[in-house]
Amino acid sequence: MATQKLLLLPGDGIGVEVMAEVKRLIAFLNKTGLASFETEEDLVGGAAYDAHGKAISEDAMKRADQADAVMFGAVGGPKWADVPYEARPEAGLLRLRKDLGLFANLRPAVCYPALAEASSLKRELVEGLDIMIVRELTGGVYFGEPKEIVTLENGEKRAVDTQVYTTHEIERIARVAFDLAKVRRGLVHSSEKHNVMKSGVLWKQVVSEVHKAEYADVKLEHILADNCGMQLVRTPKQFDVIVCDNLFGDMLSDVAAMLTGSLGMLPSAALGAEDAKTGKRKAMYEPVHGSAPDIAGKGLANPIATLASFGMALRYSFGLSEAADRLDAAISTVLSEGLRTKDIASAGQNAVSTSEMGAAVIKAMG
Ligand SMILES: NC(=O)C1=CN([C@@H]2O[C@H](COP(=O)(O)OP(=O)(O)OC[C@H]3O[C@@H](n4cnc5c(N)ncnc54)[C@H](O)[C@@H]3O)[C@@H](O)[C@H]2O)C=CC1
Ligand SMILES: CC(C)CC(=O)C(=O)O
Ligand SMILES: [Mg+2]
Repeated sequence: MATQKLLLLPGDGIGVEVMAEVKRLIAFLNKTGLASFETEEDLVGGAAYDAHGKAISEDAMKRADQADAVMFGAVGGPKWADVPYEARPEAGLLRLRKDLGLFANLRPAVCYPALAEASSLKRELVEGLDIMIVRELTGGVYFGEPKEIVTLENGEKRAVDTQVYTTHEIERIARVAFDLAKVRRGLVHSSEKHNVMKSGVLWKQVVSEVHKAEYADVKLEHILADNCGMQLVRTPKQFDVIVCDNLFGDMLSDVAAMLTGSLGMLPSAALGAEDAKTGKRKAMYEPVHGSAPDIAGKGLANPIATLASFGMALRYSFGLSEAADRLDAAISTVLSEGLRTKDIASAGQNAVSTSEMGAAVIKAMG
């Protein structure tokens, strides 16, 4: 089995705690021969700022570029509230996404049968839920220029963020969504706000054109993003694939997380374009959640989002579907057996720690 190079970037807060469980999983996979990983580790976010004065070092960027895949934990926290904007922890994550060209963010929201009670919605609304949010990840308002705060002549301040999308950026993310729908239930909801945003007008038009020209076998629905948020908590099972811009995807995926029981359950894959010569694509895998300063350092974090993100790496970057299936089954098993971290425990139910959950998942892999 060829050895694969994996860069681990735990980051800050619970990022470090959940990544510790991925490290244990990697050790298990290497030991049992299910995989052969060579790992490197580096700093990102506040940890990198403390060490280097920037949210990611050039050396770490180079390692990320050279790795077969990157596993990312989470960044940020109140400790870095006053660092310069360009050096804030989140800038390290945005740079990784942008410089590695990771334009397609796949955020699956799946409700495990055992967790239907943990959702904030009624069991019948979420049982069997399986939604794929496809978020555009390298464009839109998080990256558009100008992005500034200027002082006006009257002394007042004016803040500007700019939402920019080109035809090419919309076309390629639309194709990712349609391709996924083809092997799922054949339905794409494209979510934007064409009623108030020019970028929404272009988004709707381009997605429609790609659909008409290339994907007549997939059903396309357009939905305004505010309504999409409402429909997600009204009748979530109406959705199969949702494709949207960077900002709406960020928000809608946090909403979708609660349908599955907790933000601590939602994994993601950030993928680049396929290299025409090698067929490979750059990729970074990360939980949808952040560094959760409110629970960091207490062993309370749910590691499943990060373990499942690693599962996506096994599938998408390494073609190790047997190991990925075993991991998915192990997560399902421990949840069916009633194991719960605090975020998914019901009132009065005993909760296990981050490392107890990680150990149980690995044990269930046999
Ligand atoms: N990918 C990343 O690195 C992200 C970083 N952030 C950063 O993280 C920091 C905190 O942001 P928040 O708005 O609090 O969002 P957050 O996602 O860190 O936490 C939101 C809520 O969900 C809970 N939560 C999150 N992950 C959990 C897990 N695995 N297990 C149990 N509970 C979990 C937290 O305790 C908190 O109550 C900020 O600095 C923010 O910029 C936020 C989102 C993503
Ligand atoms: C730095 C933020 C854009 C991270 C975030 O909230 C996310 O990607 O979900
Ligand atoms: Mg987010």
